[in-house]
Amino acid sequence: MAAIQTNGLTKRYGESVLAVDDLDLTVENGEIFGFLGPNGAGKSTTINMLLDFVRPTEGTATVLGYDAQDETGEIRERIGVLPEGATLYERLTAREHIEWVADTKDAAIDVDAILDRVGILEDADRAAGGFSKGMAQRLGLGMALVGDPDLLLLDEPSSGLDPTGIQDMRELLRDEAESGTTVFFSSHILSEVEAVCDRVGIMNEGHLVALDSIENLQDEATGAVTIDVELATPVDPAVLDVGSISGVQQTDIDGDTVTTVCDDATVKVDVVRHLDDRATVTDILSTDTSLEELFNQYTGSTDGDGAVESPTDPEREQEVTV
Ligand SMILES: Nc1ncnc2c1ncn2[C@@H]1O[C@H](COP(=O)(O)OP(=O)(O)OP(=O)(O)O)[C@@H](O)[C@H]1O
Repeated sequence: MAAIQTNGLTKRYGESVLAVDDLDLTVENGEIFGFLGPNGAGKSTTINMLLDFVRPTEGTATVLGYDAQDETGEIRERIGVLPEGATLYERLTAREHIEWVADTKDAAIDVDAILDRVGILEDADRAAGGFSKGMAQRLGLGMALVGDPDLLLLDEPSSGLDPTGIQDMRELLRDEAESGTTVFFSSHILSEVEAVCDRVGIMNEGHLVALDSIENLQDEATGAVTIDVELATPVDPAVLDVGSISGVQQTDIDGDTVTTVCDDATVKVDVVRHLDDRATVTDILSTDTSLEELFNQYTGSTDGDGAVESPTDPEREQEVTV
């Protein structure tokens, strides 16, 4: 049984907005799955359909084997959720928020342990009305952890967190996955996804345009790649004759270093072999296609501006009602 399965999941808003179009997605048990996409791609709408906050126009979804529309009680008991724009109660303390979630889930909990895990134990007895966005986000994460859920569904979990908070959150997600929890989270922060995810799904305009491990996506990536090859001594460019290799777009020779732009990753091996036949290769430097470049390829974004956002970008900070 998959942790999440959607079949033809579709959501239309009115006549003109097709927020999610015919989504078939399977998230396996125990994986950390990153759900990526630019603004308006359909990530939150998908999560909201999984949580039955929004009803699909067509299609079905199961969460932990339960129907997302008909078995919401069973699902809520077993999952931890950090929704977009999590609502906190101004007068309730952090401790009371955790206790409140524990009551609704009928879960036995160690409140201090949870608040400690999310780094706000010192603020346990402060009213949430005075919390910063980062503290509110940490509390929201703590609320999601109540009851040791089998699945964590997190919408932009890094929103509002400072770099330390983001690092803490990464470690927490890894720990959760190690203890068997499936983690599904949406994000704009590509480095975060790259750092923790087993697989990613990239949404664009309501469509799932890529679904794989980051490694496999990098292997399949198209587009130019650059390789630097260092030689034992400088060699006459005419002797090296790198331009004769099929798939080489451009070559720059600076002393003993040959920098070559190739049509795709497969050409890199030809370049190294060719150079090693004509000179002594002492070092090779090649960089994989970054997730950011992959993201741009799949979403058609030319510079990533619409997709790569700073964790502290105020526009991406979550509206937390306190
Ligand atoms: N309640 C709604 N009524 C009308 N249109 C909506 C509604 N909610 C979402 N949409 C539209 O559906 C599309 C998908 O939005 P969604 O919020 O799911 O995207 P997202 O990938 O989560 O984006 P973001 O990263 O900006 O949160 C967008 O065009 C959005 O304007």
